[in-house]
Amino acid sequence: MTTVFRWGIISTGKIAAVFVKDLRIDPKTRNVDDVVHKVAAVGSRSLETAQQFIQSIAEGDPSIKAYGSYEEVYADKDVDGIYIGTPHTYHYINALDAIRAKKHVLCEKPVTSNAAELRALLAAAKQSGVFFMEAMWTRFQPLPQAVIKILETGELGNPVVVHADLSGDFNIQNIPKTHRIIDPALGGGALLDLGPYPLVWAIMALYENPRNELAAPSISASMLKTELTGVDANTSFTLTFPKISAQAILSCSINIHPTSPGVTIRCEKGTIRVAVPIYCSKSFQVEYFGEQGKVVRKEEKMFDYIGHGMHFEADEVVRCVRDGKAESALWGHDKSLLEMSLFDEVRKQGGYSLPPGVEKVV
Ligand SMILES: NC(=O)C1=CN([C@@H]2O[C@H](COP(=O)(O)OP(=O)(O)OC[C@H]3O[C@@H](n4cnc5c(N)ncnc54)[C@H](OP(=O)(O)O)[C@@H]3O)[C@@H](O)[C@H]2O)C=CC1
Ligand SMILES: O=C1OC[C@@H](O)[C@H](O)[C@H]1O
Repeated sequence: MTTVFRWGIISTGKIAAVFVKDLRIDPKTRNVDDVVHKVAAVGSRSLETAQQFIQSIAEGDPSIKAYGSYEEVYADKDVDGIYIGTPHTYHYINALDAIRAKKHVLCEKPVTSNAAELRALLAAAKQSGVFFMEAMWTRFQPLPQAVIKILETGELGNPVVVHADLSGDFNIQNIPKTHRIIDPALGGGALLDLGPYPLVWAIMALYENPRNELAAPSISASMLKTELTGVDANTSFTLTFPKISAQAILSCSINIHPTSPGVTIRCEKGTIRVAVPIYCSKSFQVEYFGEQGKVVRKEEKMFDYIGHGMHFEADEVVRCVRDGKAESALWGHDKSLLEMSLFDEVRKQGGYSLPPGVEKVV
């Protein structure tokens, strides 16, 4: 049976456009027959912007309602679930409003500004009886699933060290100080914007390892802040998982181009290298060791699919809602909570406080 899910889109920025384009791909062309996504409404702070967005991103589809406020989308009875693509520091209030209107929610990463905001949202979602998920799209793509499968076979032995980095040159010297990537009021900086991706690889390779029994790692972090606005331009953090004797060495930067491989998973009997961009990589290599760590076999795996890759997380939302689940088994509330708790600790160790009033729950 096919489930039709009616999405309300909150905001009209860059990533909302990518998400809407992926939703509009005919599911049959990607061999999906149990889920149909319908973009039912788009809400912006300006009606004209919402209308322009529908015109340019959705070919002016007359069935999509344009609203000049987010509240009207939450109130629309023809909307089943809300996608939130606003800047980080608005996620909490936007998600709370959607949840209180009893809508299911898929909220962009990082899911909130801190762990306290997320705890409040999870309590509200439970009270409203709605599904809630952070839009950690990487977790649902075919390549990471294949990497996890290889790790699970045990052929490479235990993972010992994970290196992961996500960097991007945002030309920070020449962009307005109000750009979300460097504005502290919008949660600017490398950690909150890019940090979720090296972290998701550490979570997949180490935290999810059955021997780890979902034990939270300890953390040691360092942040280098830009004089421009005081946000972190470069952040590194090491996670230690004592139960499995493994570490993840993670980093992110907003003032340098990425380098490949973006992720290296070093195991006792081999190494996995994941090509950039690590949030939607299309290829990885596996090296198998013989005696003395000598490489005896190499494999390269390539992936391709229609669209940008955000439809995988959207499918997950619909299937979970259809099956009456409050959270996803792949990227559940525990993982978002771990992420936000670790980021709180990184910011504490790195001396990065958001401006007063930005964090709505502390
Ligand atoms: N999953 C992924 O691959 C990606 C995720 N992201 C995440 O998505 C979120 C948005 O990023 P991105 O799309 O690049 O951001 P943009 O700046 O392009 O868009 C943000 C949108 O949010 C709305 N908005 C509401 N309040 C504000 C405000 N005070 N200042 C600016 N915009 C506001 C605006 O829409 P309107 O005017 O219509 O109300 C705006 O267009 C971030 O949290 C980011 O981490 C970003 C890029 C990639
Ligand atoms: O999620 C993201 O992935 C790609 C980056 O360029 C972007 O800034 C970030 O928000």
